[in-house]
Amino acid sequence: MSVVAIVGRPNVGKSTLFNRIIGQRRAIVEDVPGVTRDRNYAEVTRYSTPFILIDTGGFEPISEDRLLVQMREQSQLAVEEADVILMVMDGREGLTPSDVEVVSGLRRAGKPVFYVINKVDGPKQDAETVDFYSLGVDKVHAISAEHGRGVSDLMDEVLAVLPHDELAAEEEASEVRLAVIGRPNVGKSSLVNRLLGYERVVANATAGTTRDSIDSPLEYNDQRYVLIDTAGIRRKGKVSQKLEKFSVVQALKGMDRAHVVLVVIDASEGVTEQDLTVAGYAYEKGRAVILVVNKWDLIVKDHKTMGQYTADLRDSFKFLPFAPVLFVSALSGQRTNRIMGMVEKVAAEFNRRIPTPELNRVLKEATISHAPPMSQGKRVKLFYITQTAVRPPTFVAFGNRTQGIHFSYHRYLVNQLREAFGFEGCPIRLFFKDRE
Ligand SMILES: Nc1nc2c(ncn2[C@@H]2O[C@H](COP(=O)(O)OP(=O)(O)OP(=O)(O)O)[C@@H](O)[C@H]2O)c(=O)[nH]1
Ligand SMILES: Nc1nc2c(ncn2[C@@H]2O[C@H](COP(=O)(O)OP(=O)(O)OP(=O)(O)O)[C@@H](O)[C@H]2O)c(=O)[nH]1
Repeated sequence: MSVVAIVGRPNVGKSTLFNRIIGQRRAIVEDVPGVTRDRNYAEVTRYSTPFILIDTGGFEPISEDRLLVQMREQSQLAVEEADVILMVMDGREGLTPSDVEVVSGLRRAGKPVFYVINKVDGPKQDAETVDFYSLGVDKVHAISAEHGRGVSDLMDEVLAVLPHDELAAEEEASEVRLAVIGRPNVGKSSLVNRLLGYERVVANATAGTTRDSIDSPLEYNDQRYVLIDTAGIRRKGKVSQKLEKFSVVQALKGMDRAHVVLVVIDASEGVTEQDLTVAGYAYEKGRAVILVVNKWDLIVKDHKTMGQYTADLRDSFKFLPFAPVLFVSALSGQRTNRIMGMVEKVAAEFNRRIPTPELNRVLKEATISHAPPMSQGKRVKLFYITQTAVRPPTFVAFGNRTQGIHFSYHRYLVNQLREAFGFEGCPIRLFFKDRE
């Protein structure tokens, strides 16, 4: 995410502009690299491009020459950390020597700088900005942070120069990676062939040999997917103990590159220790998971079988209560056409961002209906919550004495988030942080 920094002398209206840009509500960003605690920062999500806004203000009242030193440091930091700089000056006071000094420093930065003249509250004050052209800059922006005048025009121009996050854009445009994992012989290759719609030619391996996982591109509803098939253990003949182990390593490697993981289980064999191991790994890695029970055709069933099987599965995979379950037969093709639809849905959830106000509403309701625990005689307080990441959805709740929150309350809050927002197939990460 790009960073926009507000710099300028004390009292020019930096905080006012900061609040004006972020709107009423204020999302605290956690652990922004290089952003120190003493500066105010917020994630701004209400414009077309989200960005991080830093208010570099808050100097102690000090002598003029100390101030100049601080301002140099401040703008230096802004230059290093920010992608775009808003240099705020005071239209009422006019241009000051320290403004001139800072501007000359910023000019050498080679980053977009907007020269903002604040406190130009009405057309009458517009004349005051003329003075600032002596800085030799191409353009100055006259605004009133307090009244909002000129701010949206300024923001339009700021957004236009914000470098769009190349990595994020690429990731966004690029494919969803789907790993198909499971023990040897559960039917991974057969499933992959079903999903691809054709028989992929598998290199003819001899007993005991392995190959790397195979990536196959696939398109579904205009979205590109890559199927990572971790099959690769010879399937003819006996599968030795050693090969079983190796298949775990293969599965782990495949999952490392995946967004969504299909954990394939052989219906006729049930859940094994190894299935739990690989699924547990997928969970720890924060991957989205779908449980696929294959070879469903081999099961003699009545109307209760699927329900019973699901219950047993839930019991085994206690840590994956959010994972959808599909019963399929790669052999006959029964219900295999539902797999990609489910993958699409889960991948969307995996990438979903919840606006902070909605999260705060859920947190508020949750803490009202079930208060946080006491910690050393005092009630733990939770004030606000924000989503800090996707893939997997990750949240940080800010409060007091949060170290007093234990597993059960943590789980309660995760469940409340899940109830409110779904996140089917996705693990939810929730962290607590004490507000300073
Ligand atoms: N008339 C007018 N006053 C403003 C405007 N913006 C801010 N102010 C006032 O200017 C004073 C300083 O505003 P702040 O936003 O606290 O200034 P700051 O640059 O963040 O100050 P520091 O935190 O000391 O760096 C406050 O009294 C504001 O009400 C504006 O657009 N017009
Ligand atoms: N009855 C039945 N047999 C299946 C089904 N899916 C796969 N099989 C059979 O199970 C065997 C193993 O299938 P594969 O697709 O090769 O399994 P795999 O998981 O890729 O195996 P490895 O490559 O050893 O990891 C083959 O004989 C398949 O024909 C199914 O849905 N029903």
